[in-house]
Amino acid sequence: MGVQSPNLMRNKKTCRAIGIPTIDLLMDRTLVSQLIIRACEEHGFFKLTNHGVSSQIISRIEEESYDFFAKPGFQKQQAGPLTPFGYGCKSIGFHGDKGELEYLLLDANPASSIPQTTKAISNDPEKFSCVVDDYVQAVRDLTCDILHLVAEGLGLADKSTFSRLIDDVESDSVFRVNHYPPMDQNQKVLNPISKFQMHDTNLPNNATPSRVGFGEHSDPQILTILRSNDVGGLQICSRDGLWVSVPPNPSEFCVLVGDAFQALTNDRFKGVRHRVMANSNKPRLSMMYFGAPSLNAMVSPLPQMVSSNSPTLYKPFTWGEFKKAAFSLRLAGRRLDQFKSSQLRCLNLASGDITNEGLIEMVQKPPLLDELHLYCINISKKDIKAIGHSCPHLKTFRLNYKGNRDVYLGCDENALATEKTTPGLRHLQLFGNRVTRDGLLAIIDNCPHCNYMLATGQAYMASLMLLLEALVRGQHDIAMECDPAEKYRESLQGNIEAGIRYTVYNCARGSSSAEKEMHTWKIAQICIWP
Ligand SMILES: C=C1C[C@]23C[C@@]1(O)CC[C@H]2[C@@]12CC[C@H](O)[C@@](C)(C(=O)O1)[C@H]2[C@@H]3C(=O)O
Ligand SMILES: O=C(O)CCC(=O)C(=O)O
Ligand SMILES: [Fe+2]
Repeated sequence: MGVQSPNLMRNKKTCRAIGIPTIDLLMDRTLVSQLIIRACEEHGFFKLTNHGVSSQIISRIEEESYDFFAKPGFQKQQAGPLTPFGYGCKSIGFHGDKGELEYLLLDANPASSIPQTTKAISNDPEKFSCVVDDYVQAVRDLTCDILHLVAEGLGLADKSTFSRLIDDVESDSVFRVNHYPPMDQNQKVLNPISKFQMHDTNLPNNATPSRVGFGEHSDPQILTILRSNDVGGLQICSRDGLWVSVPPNPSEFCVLVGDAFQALTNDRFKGVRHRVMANSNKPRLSMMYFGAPSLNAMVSPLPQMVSSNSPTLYKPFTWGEFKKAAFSLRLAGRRLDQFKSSQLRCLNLASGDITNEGLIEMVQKPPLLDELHLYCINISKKDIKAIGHSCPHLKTFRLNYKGNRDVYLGCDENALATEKTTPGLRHLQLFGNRVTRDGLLAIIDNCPHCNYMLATGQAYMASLMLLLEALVRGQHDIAMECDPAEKYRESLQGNIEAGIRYTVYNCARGSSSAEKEMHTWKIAQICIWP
């Protein structure tokens, strides 16, 4: 029975110990699932021990890979160029990224037949395909187990929510074998002011990493299962931006959260940025299974990951769309940014040439909008309803006019229109409005969280006492600012005597807060303007 055993490493730059979560799959299932969730949230990375993939399956693919990379260059080139699968050397992707490695990129779709390139990879292509298939199948099963555990940990009713995506016969998963040739001793660069420390015992004491094997990036897919020989070089970027070297261990798997998982979980998990430094005098061999959905599967946030506290961060998009955009960027590109929904939270619009249709269209775009200020824009009850529907997160709504009391602005209509469509409303400001008792009561009855209301207007004052009654019933915690009316003070005083506590602000602008406070009322604050 194991426990989570963080490999404590020291980062030289900060002398801070950093723990890499290592999870033993033989531990209690509930615990494993909780540890996986925590690791995906905090690091986007963890190591797996007792993963259950047969060591025979692993050593067979490892042997085949060593055999291939030991071939002379011209023979290996016959398995290239990448179309999109095959052999690649030093060039990564199609946009000029370079690395000190050579690699094989293969289709990991369960339905794929022996590709043409396999014939150039091995003298026994059937055997090679079998060995690859066995390995891919084993790591795909492992990936599905992990994804089941994640669904359990997140409390999803359907435990195959994630695993089904990569188990799909049309899954776009990829298998890759990277070979980093050893570094010639003469190539070692001695750089005493390097920011990073390699956790590579094969390095001479005074050598610092200098040769980039695989540049910084995050993997675009859902989950990556990485296994390497005993040569280090992999580094992950911690949440505070420091590179952490991952000690190599051939009996373990490294699990990396990819961009697609970040989007599916609405950023609850973060794709881990990583890179490989190739400074060892021994060759590093690593094998990665990149679990991806089918090209037409949606990878935008699952509805279960979205709530009023965590509004959706991404527009709807398919894996195919994301892959296309991702592959059009260079390695280090911030790929998910293109799919982010607008982060705009507050919109301030004053009178202008905007039509009501234009206004509604505008407020529909930023899904996180929680504050809307409209000044001197005539809108109808219908428009307010449309705003409510378009802005589900609206918390503050200011609908202000110049205070011209001669203009009748259908204020009750407006107030009533907040009914049901803006249940999350907390602050409502209605300047220059003529809201009546009915209008105000509609708001407080239908917007249970509305605890701040700012209004001016005579009719509004007339309804003050009714409003107070509602407050007294304990429904709301409301702050109000309104025209002064001495006569209402008496009524308020009556309420104090009836045991209600309140604060009356004599809101002469500029007066000190000590002067403002006269009484304390448990439920409401009432601001009376001079
Ligand atoms: C520069 C690139 C190489 C890459 C495609 C990309 O445009 C950006 C992501 C890279 C990556 C990283 C994870 C996998 O190794 C990979 C096969 C993938 O799916 O995305 C590579 C791509 C590649 O080497 O072609
Ligand atoms: O080779 C490694 O260890 C990691 C390579 C990698 O990050 C990748 O191929 O995406
Ligand atoms: Fe990667």
